Amino acid sequence: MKKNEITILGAGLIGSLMAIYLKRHGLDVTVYDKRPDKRKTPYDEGGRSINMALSHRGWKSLEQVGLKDKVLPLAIPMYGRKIHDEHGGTTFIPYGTEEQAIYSISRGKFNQLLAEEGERLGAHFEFEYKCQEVDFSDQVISFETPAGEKKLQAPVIVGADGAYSALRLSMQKQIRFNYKQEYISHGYKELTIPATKDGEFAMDPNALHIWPRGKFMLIALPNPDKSFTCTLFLPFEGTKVCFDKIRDEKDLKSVFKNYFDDAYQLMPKVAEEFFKNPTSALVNVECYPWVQGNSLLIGDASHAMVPFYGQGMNCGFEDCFILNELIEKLGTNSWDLVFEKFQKVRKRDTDAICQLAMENFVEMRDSVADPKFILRKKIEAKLHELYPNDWIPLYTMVTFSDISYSEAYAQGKLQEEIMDRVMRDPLITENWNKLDYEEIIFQMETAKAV
Ligand SMILES: NC(=O)C1=CN([C@@H]2O[C@H](COP(=O)(O)OP(=O)(O)OC[C@H]3O[C@@H](n4cnc5c(N)ncnc54)[C@H](OP(=O)(O)O)[C@@H]3O)[C@@H](O)[C@H]2O)C=CC1
Ligand SMILES: Nc1ccccc1C(=O)C[C@H](N)C(=O)O
Repeated sequence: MKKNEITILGAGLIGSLMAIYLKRHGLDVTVYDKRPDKRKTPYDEGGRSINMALSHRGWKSLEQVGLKDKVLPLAIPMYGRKIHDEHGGTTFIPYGTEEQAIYSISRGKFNQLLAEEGERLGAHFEFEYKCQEVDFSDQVISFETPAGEKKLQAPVIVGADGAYSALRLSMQKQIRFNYKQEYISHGYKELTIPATKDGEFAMDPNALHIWPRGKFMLIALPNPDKSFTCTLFLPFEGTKVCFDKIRDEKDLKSVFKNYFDDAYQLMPKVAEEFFKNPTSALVNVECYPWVQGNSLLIGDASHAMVPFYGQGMNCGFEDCFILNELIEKLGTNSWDLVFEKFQKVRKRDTDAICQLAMENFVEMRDSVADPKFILRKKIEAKLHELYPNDWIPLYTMVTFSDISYSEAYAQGKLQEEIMDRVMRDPLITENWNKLDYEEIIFQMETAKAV
């Protein structure tokens, strides 16, 4: 078996970027995907897209493979959250410093760009190859193809075949494989705010728009064609406002007029889209080990997270970055060693970001509407400005740095406790400018030392 022959399952964002990295090592790379080749058989994403937010970890990997400049024109910077209240008022909450932004990008063209770059470097892409299972005793993959079942021996397999990974399913049948899957109570629906009649953005394009309504929310992210992709997150059932209770246009109008009226005015096709597009579920998947012989899971296949931190893709790109580092260090002769090291260093970080993604849902749909939350963000920004190395807000650590997710999580929890104490002062709204910031940093240092 030739160890320089790598088989990647899944030509999504992560599989395609991994193909680019591996080609840069001169390896023989073939990527198999169950979808048809979009260039030959155009298809839409079926009304289930959520725009992604490209941030530091994603850019870092793209820059390393020389793609940053090609991706930039597809991406729109969002410098903060624009919060829409129930009366049509808005508040802007910056994500970080004035220049720091996350970048809205939609999956289709971006994915195509990565796959084409992989091809240009010499990776082979085979479409309409659906992996059915992998037999680890002789590393044989069974595919379903339009021409019938095909079997292929693959010395090294990287499974980037997404949240419902077939490679992972085959691993689940092995002994001592841990697996945890959780569907949250909410689902989502894709909707659109089109460009205005004059061909302009209907709202500020440089913000991520949120209509936080406690148990549910609507969000909107800008696109280069001056539309916004909106995502409505509602419980499936059991609450006053839920998908189950929106049965016809009258129900829909009542929900939108009551809770999202300013957005509703900008959505001429909301009813058509709502009843045409599917209601999709949101799942968190954690598993271990990610390695079976010479096969490895990466991206959503190993850690599918809910979308609320906008880190799924960034985390998957960072998987590729770290795997590449290990290949550079350990070479391409012992894949089992590279894979083993990878899962050991990476697992705690992906667990941390899966957890943070869950927690960010509450922040987005509820906390952002609270003036105390906005004040808290201001105080943390001030602390960061005064003591840039001693206090880094959690959002900044996750989004604008490469501090490991697990370290960010631990540090974030310490900071949260201290901020809870600061915010307990009943006069904080009046007094926040006079806070003893040095004392807060001292408390932080003490907490860290314990
Ligand atoms: N915004 C969005 O709507 C979406 C965003 N993402 C983002 O991308 C990030 C990482 O994605 P990634 O890990 O690349 O996963 P993806 O789901 O993006 O990509 C996996 C690819 O593998 C294909 N695939 C699935 N099963 C098989 C199989 N049995 N055999 C061959 N191919 C298969 C999928 O097709 P198919 O898609 O048809 O199953 C898809 O093309 C996510 O964390 C998320 O942030 C991912 C999905 C949707
Ligand atoms: N892309 C997304 C898709 C769905 C839900 C959230 C996002 C975000 O990016 C949220 C952003 N990081 C925030 O915290 O405001």
